[in-house]
Amino acid sequence: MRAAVLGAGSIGCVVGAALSETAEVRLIGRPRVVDAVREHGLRVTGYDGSEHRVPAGTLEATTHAAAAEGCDVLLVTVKSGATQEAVREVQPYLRPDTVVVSLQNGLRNTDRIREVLRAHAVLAGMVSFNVVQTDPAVLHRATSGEVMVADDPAVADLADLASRTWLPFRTRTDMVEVQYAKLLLNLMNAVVALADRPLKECLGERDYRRVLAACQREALAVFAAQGVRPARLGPIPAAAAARVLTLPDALFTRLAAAQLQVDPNARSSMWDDLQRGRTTEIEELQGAVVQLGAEHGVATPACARMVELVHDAEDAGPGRGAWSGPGLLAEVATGR
Ligand SMILES: NC(=O)C1=CN([C@@H]2O[C@H](COP(=O)(O)OP(=O)(O)OC[C@H]3O[C@@H](n4cnc5c(N)ncnc54)[C@H](OP(=O)(O)O)[C@@H]3O)[C@@H](O)[C@H]2O)C=CC1
Ligand SMILES: CC(C)(CO)C(=O)C(=O)O
Repeated sequence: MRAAVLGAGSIGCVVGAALSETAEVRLIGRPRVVDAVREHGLRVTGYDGSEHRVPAGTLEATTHAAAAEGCDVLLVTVKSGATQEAVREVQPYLRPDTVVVSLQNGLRNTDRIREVLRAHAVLAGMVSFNVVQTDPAVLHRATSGEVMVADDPAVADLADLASRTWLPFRTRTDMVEVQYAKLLLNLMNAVVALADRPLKECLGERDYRRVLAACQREALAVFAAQGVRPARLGPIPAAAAARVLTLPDALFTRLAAAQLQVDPNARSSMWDDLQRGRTTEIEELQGAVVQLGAEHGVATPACARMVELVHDAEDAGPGRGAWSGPGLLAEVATGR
């Protein structure tokens, strides 16, 4: 199998590195990463002490969209805002039967891809672990988690090849519900980004968790109005998570350990974006909750305030201030 990875960044490099064990992989990305991969190969470390190396030359890394030519599968791993431009660039090189899989966060990327690649099979995937790019070609999986893809004959070969690597893909028949459940988790991205602190520290402070819980409660109300029941991704059901988040620190930490392993390096992809002065995916996360809330007549003040604060942080650029837990909680005004 020949797989092209569109967006050689944190997720693209980790998934590409694993898949290169059983498939021919072509990474399409920017010069900063492409040059480093060509020179050094890839190194992927893990929260569990694991280390996987891909020697230079094992996989092709290029800035050229033409590398998508003849690929069986295209994995889309650019940030949401870059999706349509990126797929337009590779479109002329795709075979009609190339299957496209989005491994991005948010609810709207498969539709965005379909708008451009009308004739292709476009399927949803989901990555539930956090990746920190410690160097352009050195990636660290900083939390536990897995890759999920739609249970579809079009990606059966891909899932089979991935299952023989150190990063198996789990197939799911309920990818829509999985994406909604992931959105609930991703509401933490903005908290980490605004706090400018590691995920573990934010999860360890009840006020940051209360901010997340307020956003999750709104999202759950919106999803219910829409008739979607988020999938269960771990031992704690999605609907119970918001309650668990507001427990005292010691109790929460004990329960959370069963759900997720988080090392001190873990942050969020939105934190990466703010650090690098890039536009974030906030409109895909709290922004999507606000938009759906407006459609269904469900109030979403906490999510709306988080959207404003993240946009303020984007405008302020690197060097902006960091939000404390009590400060952020006062902003979203949950009072709980
Ligand atoms: N990072 C994480 O831990 C996780 C991320 N995700 C999701 O995965 C998706 C990817 O995130 P992540 O890996 O962090 O993103 P990154 O920004 O690390 O990687 C994307 C890369 O693609 C590049 N790129 C953008 N447009 C093009 C293009 N047209 N051609 C070639 N390269 C391009 C970007 O360059 P440039 O920025 O210079 O444009 C960037 O280097 C997002 O939706 C994110 O939410 C999901 C789970 C965890
Ligand atoms: C941290 C994680 C895994 C969940 O919020 C994520 O999806 C991200 O960083 O974008």
